[in-house]
Amino acid sequence: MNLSLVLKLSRRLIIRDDKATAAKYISEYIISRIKSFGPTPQKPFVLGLPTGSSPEGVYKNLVAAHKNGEISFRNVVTFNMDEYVGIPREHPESYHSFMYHHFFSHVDVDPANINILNGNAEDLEEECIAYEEKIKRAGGIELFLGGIGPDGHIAFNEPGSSLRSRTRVKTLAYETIMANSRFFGNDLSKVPKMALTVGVQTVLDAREVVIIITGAHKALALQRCVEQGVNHMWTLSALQMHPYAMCVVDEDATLELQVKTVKYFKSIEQVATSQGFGQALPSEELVLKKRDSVLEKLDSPRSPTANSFLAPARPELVRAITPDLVPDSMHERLPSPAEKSMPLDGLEAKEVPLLAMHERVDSMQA
Ligand SMILES: O=P(O)(O)OC[C@H]1O[C@](O)(CO)[C@@H](O)[C@@H]1O
Repeated sequence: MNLSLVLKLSRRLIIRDDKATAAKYISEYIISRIKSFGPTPQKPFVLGLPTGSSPEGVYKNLVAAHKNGEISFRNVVTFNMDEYVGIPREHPESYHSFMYHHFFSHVDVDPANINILNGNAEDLEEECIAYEEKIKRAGGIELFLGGIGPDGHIAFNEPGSSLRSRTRVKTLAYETIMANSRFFGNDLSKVPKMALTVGVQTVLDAREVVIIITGAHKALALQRCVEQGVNHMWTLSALQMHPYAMCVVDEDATLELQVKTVKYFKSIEQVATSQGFGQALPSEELVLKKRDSVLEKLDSPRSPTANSFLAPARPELVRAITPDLVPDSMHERLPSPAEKSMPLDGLEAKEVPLLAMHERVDSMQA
């Protein structure tokens, strides 16, 4: 049995002491994923990326690892989650500026491989359609790293967004505008009210999704998304439907979770580690290869299961065809008064004498 696959499916919440250790976990994870993928110019690693204060530590660590010669981004293609509409690309708070400042300017990523939505495109809808198409042509996103807002939104998919949504223009919720005002001198009037964002379905389409959630102000969102059902008012909750989704959080973000939830996720991580299993995702090629070999075995004439889906194992057990029902009227099915008085060959219902409990026991023993 491929245990790493089984563990990956269940181990979805990684809890670390603080923001720094959560960021360390994620950056090490991304590095190991890129390395084991072994990207080439023909088959690059496609990485989805977020902005915001939560992933800053991750970028810092990735840059440091690159500078130490530990990792190259030469054959990595990136797609950012979102971008504001209406502020110049050079604005210090645009997501373009953020990404170059924190990451792209410090690593060897090929500028031609960087994709960020253009919030100043003449035709914003066309820009969004083209973005989805570019993702598809790049072979789909292998790993989407994301952050969330305090209202549980993923990318800029605000509460009420369709869980099937794709890249589009989005009006930002008041809560998000408030949260982001800290980057605009706390002046609400300066915060963009619209953005371009990948959709929830765009994120769900990625082969793997990793979300960083830190701070007590995100605790309610985490609780809603982990302990409650899938709900468009907390769009992160859609990840419950993703086979390879993982949230890496700090202790503060777990404040609203039940103690047993926290213990459960901590214990399965401990057990997995003690058994020598990490988070390693099996490569897609390996999974396809295994599936092919299973199909080959099933189709082999020597296989005891060959054609078992087509032919019944025991032909004598083939179910008889249900005879046609003869339509009649309901009252005809009821027994006639004459039939009712017919003897039931000893099966007539007998009057059960009413006895107290002890009497019944006594009569059974007698
Ligand atoms: O990490 P922070 O600063 O809380 O910001 C997270 C924000 O960034 C985003 O990822 C937007 O890109 C949103 O999901 C969220 O609003």
